[in-house]
Formats: sequence, structure tokens, C-alpha cells
Amino acid sequence: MSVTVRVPAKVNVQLAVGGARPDGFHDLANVFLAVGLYDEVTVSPADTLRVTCEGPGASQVPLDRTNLAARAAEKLAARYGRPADVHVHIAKDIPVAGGMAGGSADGAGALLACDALWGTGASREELLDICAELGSDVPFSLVGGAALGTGRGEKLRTLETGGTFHWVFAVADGGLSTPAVYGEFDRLNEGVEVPAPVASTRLLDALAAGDPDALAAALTNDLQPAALSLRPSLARTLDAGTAAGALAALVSGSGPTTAFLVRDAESAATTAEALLASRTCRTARVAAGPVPGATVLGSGTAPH
Ligand SMILES: C[C@](O)(CO)[C@H](O)COP(=O)(O)OP(=O)(O)OC[C@H]1O[C@@H](n2ccc(N)nc2=O)[C@H](O)[C@@H]1O
Ligand SMILES: Nc1ncnc2c1ncn2[C@@H]1O[C@H](COP(=O)(O)OP(=O)(O)OP(=O)(O)O)[C@@H](O)[C@H]1O
Repeated sequence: MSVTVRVPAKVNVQLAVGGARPDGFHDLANVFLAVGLYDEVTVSPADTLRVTCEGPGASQVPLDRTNLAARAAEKLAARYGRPADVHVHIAKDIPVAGGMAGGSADGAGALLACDALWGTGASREELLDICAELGSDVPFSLVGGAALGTGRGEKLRTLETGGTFHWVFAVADGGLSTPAVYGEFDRLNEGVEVPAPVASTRLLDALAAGDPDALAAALTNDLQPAALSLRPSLARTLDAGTAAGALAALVSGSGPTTAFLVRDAESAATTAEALLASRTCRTARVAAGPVPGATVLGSGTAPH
């Protein structure tokens, strides 16, 4: 018996960052959009907790108890007083350490898959609580669609969207550490009174209208200067996407993946080709959103 869950990546269409809090986190107005690049997490009974991973970048994914999928299984098992005796297999397609919440997706996926495998019957609220303990982005990976995250990004309000938005993602060589990028944000803002983060009405209206031109004009990422400071070469990737005709270009979350909003699927294909030809990225991926969050694909009996 096994259960497979599919979980999408995210792009932050607005990432407003406040000053550092006493607990080391930053208050955010974080507008998430789930996009159609997916990891698949399969869980099956085993003697002991074990994680395997295949796909691009799999060698950079930790297979020990620090893996967010392993931690999710352990947390759910502990809550229900049962052993976390599962084999978690991750089929990875979301760029690793790319600012697209790949690890968070695996955490949310493993949680939903173990819940189904073990029949724990946990409520949505309980699952969301465990997600928030796992990481700031993990609740959104469970919920998907479009949402405004406040607090450290874990308190979610679902947002209406009036259409599908098309994107190209330029994947960089190597990752960027999320804490390092927030640390650079603090360094760049030393001595500055950072205002409290607020969601932009113009951006929420553009999402609700499904209007790519209005969304392009409203995209912002307060972590972008920090990501560019740590990885100056990303400026060339952003320029290449803009020159290729993208409506807007920005760093995805903490980077180093860069995101390009385009008008339609056709422009996405041509922009991806131009980005590849520019040799300013390792690869370019096309995806659209919003898409649903973590979804059980089905249960099977096949060994894997
Ligand atoms: C950059 C984003 O991906 C945008 O969605 C998220 O804010 C990061 O979320 P995440 O990877 O789930 O981050 P967490 O695992 O919760 O935290 C990792 C580290 O990032 C920093 N961090 C994260 C979230 C936040 N609101 N403020 C922070 O300062 C902290 O140094 C923290 O120790
Ligand atoms: N299942 C997992 N998949 C990938 N990385 C994981 C996983 N579990 C833990 N990690 C660790 O988390 C780090 C960040 O990887 P991840 O792919 O989640 O980055 P990210 O997409 O930049 O995250 P975010 O956008 O949420 O900040 C990795 O370097 C790795 O050490």
C-alpha cells in the first residue's frame, strides 16, 4: 500500500518584508501564487523512517531527519502516538534551494500522504498547525492557489484570482540560503526604519482581475536587492528575460531562481528559448498558476 501526493512550487508576486523580529524572523506581507511545477511524494509502510529522492538536484537534498518530509512524518506520528515507520520517496522537479519552496512542498506532501496512509483523520487546522511548525512557507504548499501570508508568512488568507498567469522560471546554478538572504536584507537596511509590511491593493486587484499587465506593474520583492547583492550575476538573467519581451522580471522569493511574467503560453515558450540562448541561466522552465495545493493522486500497492 502506498499513497502519492503531488505538490506545486510557488512564486511570490509580492514579498514585503518588515524589520527583524526578536525571534529572528521577519514580519511579511507575502502574496503567494502556486504554479504548475511539481514534486511528488510517495509514502509506503517500512520498518523504519527512510527518505529517498530522485530527479534534478536530488543529490543536494538531505536524506536524513533534517529533510522536511521526514520531519513532517515524525511530527504527525508523534501527535497520534504511533511510529513514523514509512519510506518517503520524493520525485523532485522543483529546483532545490531555488526560492520556489521545494522543501516546503515535500513537507506538506509527506504530511498529507502520511495522514492518508495512516488514516489519522487529522483536521485541516491540525495539518496547518504542523505545517507552520515545519516552516513559514509550508502552510501555503498545503493550501495552494493564491493567498496572502502574514506573520512570518504562515497565517494565510485565500485570494481570488480572475484568470491564469503564465510564467517562465530561469533556474540558476547552485542555490541561495534563505537565512543568508534575510541576513543580507538586514545588513542592507542597517540604520533604516523598515516600515511594517502591507499587501498592495493594486496587486490584489490585478490578481482578482486576472490582468497580467496590471500584475506585471505591481510585482515587488523586497528580498531582491539582497539576493542580487549575494548573486550579482542574476541582474544579467533579469535583463535577458526583459529583453526577450517578458512583461516583468523579478527574483523568486529568496532566489536565485528568477521569474518572468508573460502574456500567454506562446510567449512563455519563446521567452524560455531566449533565456536559454542568453546563457544567463542553467535552464528555463515554463509554468502557469494558480494551481491547487497538495493533492492526493491516489493509493497503490506497487512497491517502489
Ligand atoms: C523567502 C520565502 O520563501 C518567501 O515565501 C519565505 O519567507 C521563506 O520561508 P521558509 O523557507 O519556509 O523559511 P523558514 O524555514 O520558516 O525559515 C528559515 C529562515 O529564514 C528566515 N526567515 C524566514 C521567514 C520569515 N518570515 N522571516 C525570516 O527571517 C529566518 O532566518 C529563518 O530562520
Ligand atoms: N525535501 C527537501 N527538499 C529540498 N531541500 C530540503 C528538503 N528538506 C530539507 N531541505 C533543505 O532545505 C534547503 C532549502 O531547500 P528548498 O528547495 O526548500 O529551498 P527554497 O525553495 O529556496 O525554499 P523557500 O523558497 O521556501 O525559501 C536545502 O538546501 C536543503 O538543505
